[in-house]
Amino acid sequence: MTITEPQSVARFRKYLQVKTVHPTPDYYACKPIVILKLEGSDPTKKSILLSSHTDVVPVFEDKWTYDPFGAERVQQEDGDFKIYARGSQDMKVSGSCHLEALREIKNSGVKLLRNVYAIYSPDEEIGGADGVQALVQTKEFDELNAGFDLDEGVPMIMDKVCVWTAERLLSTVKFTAHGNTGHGSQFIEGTAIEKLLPVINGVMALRDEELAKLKTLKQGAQIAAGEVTAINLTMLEGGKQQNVVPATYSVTFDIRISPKRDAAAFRQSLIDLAAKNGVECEFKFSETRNPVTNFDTSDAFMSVIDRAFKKHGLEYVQIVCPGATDARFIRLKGIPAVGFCPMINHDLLAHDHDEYVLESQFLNAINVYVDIISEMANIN
Ligand SMILES: CSCC[C@H](NC=O)C(=O)O
Ligand SMILES: [Zn+2]
Ligand SMILES: [Zn+2]
Repeated sequence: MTITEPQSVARFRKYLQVKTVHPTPDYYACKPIVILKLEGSDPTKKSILLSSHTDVVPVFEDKWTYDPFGAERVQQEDGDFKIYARGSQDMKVSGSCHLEALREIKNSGVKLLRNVYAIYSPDEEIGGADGVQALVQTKEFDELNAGFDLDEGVPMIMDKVCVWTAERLLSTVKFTAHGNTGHGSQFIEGTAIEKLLPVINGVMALRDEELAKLKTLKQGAQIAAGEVTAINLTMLEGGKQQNVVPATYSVTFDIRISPKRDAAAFRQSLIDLAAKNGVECEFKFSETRNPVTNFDTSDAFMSVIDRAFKKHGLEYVQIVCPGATDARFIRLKGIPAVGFCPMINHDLLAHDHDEYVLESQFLNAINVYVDIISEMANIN
């Protein structure tokens, strides 16, 4: 086990110390968007993208054992080190692996065939409108002539890498009801909350159905989650004072529509439910297309991943990502995108307190990326 800190780890820690944390991320310290290029000998061939986001979610500082932006390197009993920081898993570890792998390849003096680009972008955690969604609409992005994208993944608790080839469609919905108001001591009829309750119950019934479906799937929730549509009531708003019947009441649901479902039809059923109860219905994200990348090992790019994982003793399973990542914007451009993090048997602490990465796993992941990038960029 290395005691002296490897330079790659020192650079990783420096990146973790940049406070790219919402709601006021310091993007200027790490630049709003960065695209690094490793030039290939035949730039006319389609390029390889290594995509990562630089922003991180907020912390509950008092719940952390170490400073979430200190990136402390803490030695464990077995000699390995934990690097503690917000974003260490989600997803500065991947961005750092991309960077270190490119550095290694460059320093080896080997010239690859295809161009490889590492893209560092902002705002993934808040929907990506000013990040990758905007980036893919530029001519600069088209000029990258991308043929394949390696995108976001998370360390796995189990002994298999999850390869995300699709994701659920983000479909936040807000229902708002208006009704009669008056003194809290009276039986006011036609109130906002009376209109809203059947809508809430209807959506919660859908939730029960999906949860029941999930429980019948055998693979376990971590793998199977993306097969069903997740629904959670996340905000309930209304009321100004205890003795005034509220004129307006609203409820927000975080909904993730599985690619196994027709998103447009699902949204229509919510619109109908709202209309039936005289309630307004507003979707926060308008996208209804949800492309899936086919992971087929007869495809040259996919087979590289398959071989590299085998070489490094990593079993993998192809699944639907339960959350939303920037890979969706790349897929919408018709570019195949797969998300993974080649780290297994590791705690999963994305968005959690005391997020950390094991140094040995970080160093190993760099080697996996060196192999994948070198082989992919040499496909003729
Ligand atoms: C409002 S966009 C949210 C994107 C986020 N992505 C990762 O956690 C997610 O909740 O899936
Ligand atoms: Zn992320
Ligand atoms: Zn995240």
